[in-house]
Amino acid sequence: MSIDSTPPLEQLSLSGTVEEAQFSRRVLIHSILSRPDGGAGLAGQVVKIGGWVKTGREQGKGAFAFLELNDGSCPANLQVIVESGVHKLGDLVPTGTSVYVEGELKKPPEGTKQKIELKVLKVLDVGTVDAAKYPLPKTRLTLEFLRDFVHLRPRTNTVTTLINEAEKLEKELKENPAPSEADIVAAELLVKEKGEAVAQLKSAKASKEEISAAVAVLTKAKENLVKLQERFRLGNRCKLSAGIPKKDGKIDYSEDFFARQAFLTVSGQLQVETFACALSSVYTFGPTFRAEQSHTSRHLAEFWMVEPEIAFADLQDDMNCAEAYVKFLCQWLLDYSLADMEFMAAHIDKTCIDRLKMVASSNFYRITYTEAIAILEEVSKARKFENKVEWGIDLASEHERYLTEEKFKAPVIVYNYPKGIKAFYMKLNEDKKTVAAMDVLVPKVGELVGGSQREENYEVLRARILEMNLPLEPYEWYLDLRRYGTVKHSGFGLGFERMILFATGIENIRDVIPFPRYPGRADL
Ligand SMILES: NC(=O)C[C@H](N)C(=O)O
Repeated sequence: MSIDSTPPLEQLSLSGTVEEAQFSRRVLIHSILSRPDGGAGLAGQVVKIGGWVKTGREQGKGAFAFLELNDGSCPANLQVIVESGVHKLGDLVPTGTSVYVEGELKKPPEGTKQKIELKVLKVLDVGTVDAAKYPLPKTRLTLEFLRDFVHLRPRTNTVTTLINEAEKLEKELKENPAPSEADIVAAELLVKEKGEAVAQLKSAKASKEEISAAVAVLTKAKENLVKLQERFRLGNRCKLSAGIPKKDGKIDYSEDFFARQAFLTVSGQLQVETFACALSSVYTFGPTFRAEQSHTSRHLAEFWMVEPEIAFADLQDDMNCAEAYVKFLCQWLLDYSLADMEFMAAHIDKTCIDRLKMVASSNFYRITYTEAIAILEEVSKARKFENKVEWGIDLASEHERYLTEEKFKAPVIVYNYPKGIKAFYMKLNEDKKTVAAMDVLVPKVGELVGGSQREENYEVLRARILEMNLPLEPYEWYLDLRRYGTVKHSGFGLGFERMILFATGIENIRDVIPFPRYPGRADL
């Protein structure tokens, strides 16, 4: 589930720093340590690294600190050395502390295990930890114990590795589904054919080289057949087990099944933040539910949302990532699904291909909410909107469509919204009136993406929860992410069905999901 938003080191301009990289200018530890030389060849490069301290110690009578730093990109840690003149060392060494640093990769002294280490030149950011309170001690922890800290367990190697493995397997299942019987028959025929070719060559007393070349081909065909048979067996076993009923055949639907009231989620964001605050850059993709009384062609009570969450990223990085992602999706459809798009253009909406091309190639306009309101106020002197325009309103669909379809005729990112209309977790701006939120608006559907920089400051977040009359208790785990090794982080959600709506030109969102749920309809 991790997204590697950091380009491989080789692709970065390494004149010294990695300023040219588009969003996150961080380098993942994996991209250093997984090189065949263990990273030794990178000695001399200056890079930015962000991660969480696994273990830290001060040495040389407080002259420097050694940190074993992990960013979730691989189980291995990078050894980081900080001299006392660079930063207060005591703040850096507790387990769980987050650090974002710029430093020079160096060859460690002879005789050490590591092939490369980082000497810190500048500490860019630190999220401290009160060592006495951090719930994950340095000792080996049982999985049972960690189950009580699901929001912090992504910071353990076991959980990180499990998630990475699950992601690889999921990809494998999608890209290489179990072979069909026809695949097996074809492979059997190939073995037969190649076997006959060998026999023929032998009886014709062909040269040794010719025979051994044919035998090699036969061996390959046989190996392939065995692999297919094995995968076929496994694939079928999976399919069968999915249909086996539970032992007693019953499911408890009573209210206290979870021993408390439980809800369907409106977003995976708060949960995915726990992973971003351990694996750095991640995403989640799943169903989300909103019981809004919105009888419109753009709302569903169940919709699927892609939600990236990026550590060490601010609102600018977030907007850059969202813009690049939307453009990527449009270009992907043009490159790999043009026949489907041509079908849509012929039957549904003749402008859909042009719209994709326009979005894929344009720079999105970026305006603040305050600027957007000024534009809308100005235009509402000459035309009537159904919904009143004034600072503090939530933009209505007609406003969003005016901005993208008439004013700019291109995608627009509106950012810095009034705090009163946005969620408690969004980062409060210095003006104390607005929050670092952004929406990507596109022609045809209006809001396609909504996101924000998250409030990473413990005190401010706590105050915001209280200010919005929310109870603290259910958010204690969320506050823990800010108590222990907090980092600047941002993310967004892209409504998957809205993306399909936008791409295809279908009029009603209820037609782009297999089983639409909306007010009055929850069954098939
Ligand atoms: N992941 C996100 O930022 C999406 C946001 N939580 C929303 O529901 O709009």
